[in-house]
Amino acid sequence: MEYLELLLKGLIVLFPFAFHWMLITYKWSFRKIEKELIKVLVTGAAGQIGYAILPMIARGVMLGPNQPVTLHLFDNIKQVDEALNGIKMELIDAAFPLLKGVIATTDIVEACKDVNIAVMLGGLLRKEGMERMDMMSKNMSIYMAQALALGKHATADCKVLVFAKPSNTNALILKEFAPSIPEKNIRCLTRLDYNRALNQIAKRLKVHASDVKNIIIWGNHSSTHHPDVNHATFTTKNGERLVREHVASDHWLKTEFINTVQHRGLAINKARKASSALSAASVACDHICDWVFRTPKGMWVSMGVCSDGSYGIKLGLIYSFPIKCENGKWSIVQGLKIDEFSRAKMEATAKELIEEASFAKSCLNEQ
Ligand SMILES: NC(=O)c1ccc[n+]([C@@H]2O[C@H](COP(=O)([O-])OP(=O)(O)OC[C@H]3O[C@@H](n4cnc5c(N)ncnc54)[C@H](O)[C@@H]3O)[C@@H](O)[C@H]2O)c1
Ligand SMILES: O=C(O)C[C@H](O)C(=O)O
Repeated sequence: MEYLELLLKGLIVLFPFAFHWMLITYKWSFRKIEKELIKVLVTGAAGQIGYAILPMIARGVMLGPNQPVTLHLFDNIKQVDEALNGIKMELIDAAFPLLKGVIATTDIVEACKDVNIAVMLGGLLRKEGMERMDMMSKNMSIYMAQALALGKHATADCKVLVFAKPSNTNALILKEFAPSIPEKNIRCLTRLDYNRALNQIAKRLKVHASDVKNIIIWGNHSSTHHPDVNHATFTTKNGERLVREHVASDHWLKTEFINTVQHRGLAINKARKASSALSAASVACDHICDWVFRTPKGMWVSMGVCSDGSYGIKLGLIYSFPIKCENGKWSIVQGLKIDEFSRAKMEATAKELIEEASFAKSCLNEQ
């Protein structure tokens, strides 16, 4: 009887503490599933890649199926104002569970406010008869202005992915004019070239692209980039095999393969009368997903990043390298053997980037 009384008294004293503890654990368990909102800016959002990528981001393809997002849509041309609003209405109508808000604006400051990720599609496409240098100089002033706004208004660790061509050099300008954003966070997209190369090899070996890995895209996202298969492997029933040995044609690898990958964008443009959008949007999600989470074990991908001098590439150039990622951090894969053929191609594409950079500098000095 005495024991029972003691137990009862004990329970009465302990109950408020136990109840409080239960409340705290309950709240914590909710915090764990409710991830912090990520704000994603898409510039040039009224364009064709914008239209393809926005629903992918809202559906969790880029940042995972549990990640709530707010989308910031930016485009700068007056007549697109209405189009932007139309896209906003569509995004709302689709009722994506992860989409917590949409801002559609032609004001770059509002667009950049507190964004965590910036996907830079906005820019002028080269029209028929337009000089490449003309297109480059116009895009350079666009990137300078947007870099200033991003540097001032985005979050300090904002991750930036530049699409718009010339993408490596636009990223370089962004790096120069947004010094508050860590240079490690400024990238350009060469994943499309990488995935195209995987597919050409897969077709030749009669396997699926997902069985092939570790191709390298070196350099510029232009027709000078170099798809290198010297370290690439593919999966067979009997384990991993070297692509180069099984293709068994150096001639094909040095001619048709490289040429097809380098000019795939042009071929799509001819066929569609518009540049690639569906594939570009999809691989941009692959790029950011790998960057934020990780590249699978034993595998690398290609990304245009700021050169740290690896493989003899000029320091500071935005150049495509083999990259591994883990938990938001990335590194250039080191120590890969480079043959004479690849070395010459790597230098040629670096030379083009150096020329673009000095052209950019001269354009900016004139302003
Ligand atoms: N790196 C790659 O792998 C890759 C692949 C495909 C396309 N691209 C490039 O991506 C870019 C976008 O392609 P797209 O097919 O969506 O082009 P698009 O012409 O359909 O869209 C571009 C959008 O940018 C907008 N824009 C123009 N000037 C702007 C500015 N100052 N600020 C903000 N927005 C501006 C336009 O109004 C338009 O809506 C192009 O430069 C294209 O060449 C790159
Ligand atoms: O926009 C383009 O000119 C083509 C694009 O860069 C591509 O590689 O598909």
